[in-house]
Amino acid sequence: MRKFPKPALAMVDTMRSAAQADPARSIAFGGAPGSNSHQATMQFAPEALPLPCYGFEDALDAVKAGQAGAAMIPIENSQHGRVSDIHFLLPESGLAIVAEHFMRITHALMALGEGPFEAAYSHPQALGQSREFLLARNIVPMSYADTAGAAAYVAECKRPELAALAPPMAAELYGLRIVESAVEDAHDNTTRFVLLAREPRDPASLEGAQAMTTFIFEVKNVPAALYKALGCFATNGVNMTKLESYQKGASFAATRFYADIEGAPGDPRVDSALEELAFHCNSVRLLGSYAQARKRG
Ligand SMILES: O=C(O)C(=O)C[C@]1(C(=O)O)C=C[C@@H](O)C=C1
Repeated sequence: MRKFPKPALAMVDTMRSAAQADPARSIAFGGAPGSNSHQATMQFAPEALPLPCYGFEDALDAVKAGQAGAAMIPIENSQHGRVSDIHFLLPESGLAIVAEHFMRITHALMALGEGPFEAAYSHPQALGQSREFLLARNIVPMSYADTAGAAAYVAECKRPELAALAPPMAAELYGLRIVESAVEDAHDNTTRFVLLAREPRDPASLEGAQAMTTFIFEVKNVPAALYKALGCFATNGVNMTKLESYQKGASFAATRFYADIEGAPGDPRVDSALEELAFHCNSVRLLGSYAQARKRG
């Protein structure tokens, strides 16, 4: 059931009412109160009204419907890689990336009991980021919609043999005990979030700032198409900081690429690289230009 567990409901209702009263100030996020996305929202915009949504797609829908001014969505993690759904949801959403935010992620093992634990519930990303920790303790990873929701669920179940992996704040919110802190396998574990809005940022407003541009492209299905597409950035001296491929449909003949570059349209090097890219592609779609939150390279 796509519904927050009972211990989260009162908080969710209060936050929803506040956001409803001032949607423009509200930022939607996926997860129950206390999730990493919630904390990233508060770090990025302390004055915003965070709007909890069950999943990432619900957060995007809230922006599309005008219930929130923007959505804070995790896009990739330093250790566990791509937050998979986002690559399909983002281009289809019609929303634009207007900012990025990096957050150091730490997970705590929390429960009502003291252990040993049969299973730990959490978001698949958090389970993947703590894989070695769980394996070493023979704890079965159980997938849940988000980390804080998993903590609320464990509190609701009242079964001492179950635990959750969630931000420490979730233990306080849902009345669980922290059994072990900082259980992520890498202690520089970091997630990159993007802020999505209905209207893109005008690249001209980024003049003087170190900007990033994100886009999706589909190369023509001919030999060396990707080589030629990437050559556009090489010859124009544009730095590409991310390139990921994913399949479009089940034909396995059409590959889409998701890319981040430094710079924004209006910069003559970026303009000519994108113009040349279009020549080698079936489609190129800009997802947004925004200020860099962390220096690349
Ligand atoms: O469940 C949460 O707490 C989330 O905000 C989701 C999410 C993710 O999907 O990447 C956010 C940051 C962490 O990497 C772990 C989980």
